Amino acid sequence: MSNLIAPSILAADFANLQKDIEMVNNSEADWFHIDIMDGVFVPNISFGMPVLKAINKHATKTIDVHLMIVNPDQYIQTFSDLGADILTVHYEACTHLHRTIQAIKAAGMKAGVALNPHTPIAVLEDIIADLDLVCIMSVNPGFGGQSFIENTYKKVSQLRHLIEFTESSCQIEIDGGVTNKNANKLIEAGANVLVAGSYVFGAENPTETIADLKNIIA
Ligand SMILES: O=C(CO)[C@@H](O)[C@H](O)COP(=O)(O)O
Ligand SMILES: [Fe+2]
Repeated sequence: MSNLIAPSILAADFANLQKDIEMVNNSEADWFHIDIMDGVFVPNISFGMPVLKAINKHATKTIDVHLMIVNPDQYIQTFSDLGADILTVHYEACTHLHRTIQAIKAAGMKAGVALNPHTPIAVLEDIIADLDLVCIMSVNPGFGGQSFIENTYKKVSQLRHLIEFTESSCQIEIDGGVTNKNANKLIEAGANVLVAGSYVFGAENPTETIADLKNIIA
């Protein structure tokens, strides 16, 4: 499984979104990471369907949508229609997670589950075989630019063991506070997709920063 970088568009310049999308298109980045926040599941509102539609018009790489919303089931078909390739829902937001995962796949997308920092890996035991991706939150969801939570490394290796034990082909994504300081250690612990928002878009040269991260995780 190759190691991937997914720049988080939450940290892009929304007044120059097309420019930032083209930057990612022309960089060594692998995916677009799109954070959808509803102001209920998390204490912040990011953006919604019209913005995703606009992103999809220009993006030439995989669109990885991270839903931080309650009742995600009601929007599954809409996100598929808007061009999401991977749809990740929060474990903490889904009462019938197995049903939600099957619905995402039935709508033609890859299915992911995100875990808040306080949610143990063990809750995934009976769903891991159905998942294409697990997103381990390394910050509390809701905002970009927060500090990385060190306990994440332990969770990554626990998840890597669970995946090996169940012979699943699930990808492990890390989301929040990723920089050149923790990227290598995360890959060594067993992660293979790193989301990076403010570290990429806050850099003087985002294209070079993406290339550096790719180099570190190669
Ligand atoms: O889902 C989230 C935050 O809730 C993330 O995807 C952030 O957008 C990552 O931003 P940085 O921590 O890399 O600035
Ligand atoms: Fe995210």
